[in-house]
Amino acid sequence: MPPLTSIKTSGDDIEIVNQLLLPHVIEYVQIETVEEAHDAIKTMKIRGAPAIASLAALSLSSQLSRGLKASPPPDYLASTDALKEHVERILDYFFTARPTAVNLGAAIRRLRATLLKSLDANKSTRDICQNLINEGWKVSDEDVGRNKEMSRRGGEWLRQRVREDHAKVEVVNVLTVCNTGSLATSGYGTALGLITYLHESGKLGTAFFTQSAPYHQGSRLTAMELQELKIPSIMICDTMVGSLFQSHVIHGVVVGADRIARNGDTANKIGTYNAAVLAARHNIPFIVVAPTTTIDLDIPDGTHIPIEHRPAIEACLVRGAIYPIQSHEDAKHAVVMITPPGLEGVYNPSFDVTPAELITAIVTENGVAVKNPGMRGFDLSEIA
Ligand SMILES: CSC[C@H]1O[C@H](OP(=O)(O)O)[C@H](O)[C@@H]1O
Repeated sequence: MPPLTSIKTSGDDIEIVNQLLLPHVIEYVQIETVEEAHDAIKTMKIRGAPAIASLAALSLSSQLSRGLKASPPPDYLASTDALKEHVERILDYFFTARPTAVNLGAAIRRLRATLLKSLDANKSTRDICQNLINEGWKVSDEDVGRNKEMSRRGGEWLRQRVREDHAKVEVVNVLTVCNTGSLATSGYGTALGLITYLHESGKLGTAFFTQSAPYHQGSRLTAMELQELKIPSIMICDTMVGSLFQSHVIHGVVVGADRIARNGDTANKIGTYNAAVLAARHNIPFIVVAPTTTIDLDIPDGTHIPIEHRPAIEACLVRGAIYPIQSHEDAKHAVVMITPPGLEGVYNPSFDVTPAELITAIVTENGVAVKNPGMRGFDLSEIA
């Protein structure tokens, strides 16, 4: 079976696989409106920094494309002022879906720039819509090629680094956190793309991955993708990273990112910082793999990255993140005593920030950045 895709399109129709149900149920749901797209992002039916940016962009393109074919035409086509107000309201609305991943914000800024540029050029409302439709499609279409390029660059860098550190090693063992494959992007993936590249090159030993509780991106999504790709893999619980490093030869830790600050501090799935501290303790290279749209040059360091805190209940359920809990019967699936509908006393940040000093290399489609000797931070200007 080919790798699952996060988003499927046919003309103006958009479907996403409901990732809350994977791997037990593969169910594609129609995304008919921007409201449904926003809900899918916020409730994590779709997740992954690049994938949520693609869905937001495609959803706007789909709505505007349908509007151009509608009869009578929608009110927002009556004037450029009406169209500007309509599009900017949608872009502002998408911005509220999830705060940490900057790719969504980058896509929104890109579409807003397309709108303003078209307005400045005195384009007709129909031409402005067509420009936005085209740009929205490009946001999604660019992702796969970009992922393959960064995966190749990162894979070759890691192979060279391993040759330097371990003279006779032919294949490398890596650990990854969360899910960064086709389900988190428009295809191929970022950190999981690098792992796929190594496997396709015959240079991968074993890919270890963490369960990534509480949403379980690892045990539910990465496990599924690695099995579909026939990549040798071993799952570990989040608490086992230190034991793994003590008992196995791991040549690199390879993770994705949701936002990278100007100095290289990186926000990624909760548990990434733990793995970085342990990798430093064991002298294991720690590599971040992400598209340039993940780099936020507007913030100097990781203290400025907003960290999303998810609903407490999501950290309390044995099964995926399906809720709300509406009865005591439902509550039997919870790992703690729940008094529906609410819950106090749970700390559930969805991301953490790994300081640049713990990161060995940052890989984008433009290249690989390493820190200058003696520097705690990165100069990302060459790869941003
Ligand atoms: C391609 S990187 C995706 C990035 O997004 C994930 O977070 P979430 O599943 O909550 O959207 C995780 O941080 C991954 O590294």
